[in-house]
Amino acid sequence: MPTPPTGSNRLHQHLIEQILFTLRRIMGEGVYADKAIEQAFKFHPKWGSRDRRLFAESTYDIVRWWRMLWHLAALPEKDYLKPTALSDTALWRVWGVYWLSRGKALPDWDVCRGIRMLKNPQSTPAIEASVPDWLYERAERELKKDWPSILEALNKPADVFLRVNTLKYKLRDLQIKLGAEDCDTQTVPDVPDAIRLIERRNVFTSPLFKAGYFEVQDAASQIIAPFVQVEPGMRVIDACAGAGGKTLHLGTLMKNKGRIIALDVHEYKLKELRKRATRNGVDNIEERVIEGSQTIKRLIASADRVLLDVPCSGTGVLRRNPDAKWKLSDEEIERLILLQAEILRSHSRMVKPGGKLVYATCSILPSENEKQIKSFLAENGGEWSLENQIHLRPDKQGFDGFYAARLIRLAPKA
Ligand SMILES: C[S@@+](CC[C@H](N)C(=O)[O-])C[C@H]1O[C@@H](n2cnc3c(N)ncnc32)[C@H](O)[C@@H]1O
Repeated sequence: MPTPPTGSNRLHQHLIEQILFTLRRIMGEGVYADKAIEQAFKFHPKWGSRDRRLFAESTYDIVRWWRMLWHLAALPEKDYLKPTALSDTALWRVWGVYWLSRGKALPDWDVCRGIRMLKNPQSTPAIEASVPDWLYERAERELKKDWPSILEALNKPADVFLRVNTLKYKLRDLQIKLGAEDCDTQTVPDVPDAIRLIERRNVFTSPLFKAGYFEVQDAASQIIAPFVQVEPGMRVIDACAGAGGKTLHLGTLMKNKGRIIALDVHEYKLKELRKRATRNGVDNIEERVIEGSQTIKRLIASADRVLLDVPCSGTGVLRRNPDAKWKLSDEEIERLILLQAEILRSHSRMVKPGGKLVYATCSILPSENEKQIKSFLAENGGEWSLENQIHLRPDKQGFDGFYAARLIRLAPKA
């Protein structure tokens, strides 16, 4: 069930109308939830912190619990993902039952008249956990007895973690400076550069962020770069670098010594990486757009370490991106599995003999994780050996769900 609200006694109809408008953009037009919320904030610069918090919390919570709320509002089950079913009346009913489910009384506005929650709702486990049937069935098939507790954890809002940029600052000093900005934090056992915010807040406006002293990065994601075992002076390829969350961390661990080649098929992501690298003071990264197989061929057997942070279902980060479960499909996961296998086959060739490859996903599904590595080793067993693999689970560590495997490319026998 949705989490209790933080401080909200007087409701303004205008604010709730903006929540409904944003829900229609997310659930009906496919806009990413974080983007839609950011755009609403830009459009309403006068909202105070209480309104912003109520707006963001309610929007995320309603998206997370969408299917269950739709059901409790007694709307037709088959329509819960149909954009054309998002009438004003349906949206008010969804919001109304959300509000009631939090133990709140509905305001006496005309639009709320007659809204009530279904009594004794006939339901299914997928409806109760607010996930699509296909995802429930797939995850149950793949994860078996582990699925219920993973699912429960995936339905809770995620904590905010920062990674201190150790090139510029010390973790303890950052905690003190943030504390002076009224932002209390705690350290995270076994994740040395991470701190957790005690209360969620927007840290992107902090001068400390603008000065490059920290990045916002989940603790599970912070475990991946150290797992690559880089050292200063190495030649490293981050082959699915995106906007560089892990590239920046690799550069920091390498103390700016050696070289990182950051590859991606999307130039706009690498441009964002460049901006972030400048802010972070990481200056050993070279970005290259993958324009075809030639880009990879030129780098064959050239790297001490290759990181493949492959495109995946993102089922490990549903706490953070609850809208993803409504946009994903079984077919899309099958397409991603083929792409991951292809990336493994092709991009692994960039590792030198004796070098190491890390394959990582933010998925909880074995078909994207250990099964991919198993088939890769079955095809290339003589050339590679599995050194270690880790599963990070939202229900175990309390971080996002991540998987990583580290393989060694064996030197050819003389
Ligand atoms: C999980 S995201 C990477 C996230 C990034 N490493 C980070 O830490 O912020 C996967 C990335 O793979 C990229 N990608 C998709 N197809 C690819 C391919 N064939 N080769 C390399 N990268 C690819 C996507 O554009 C996306 O940026």
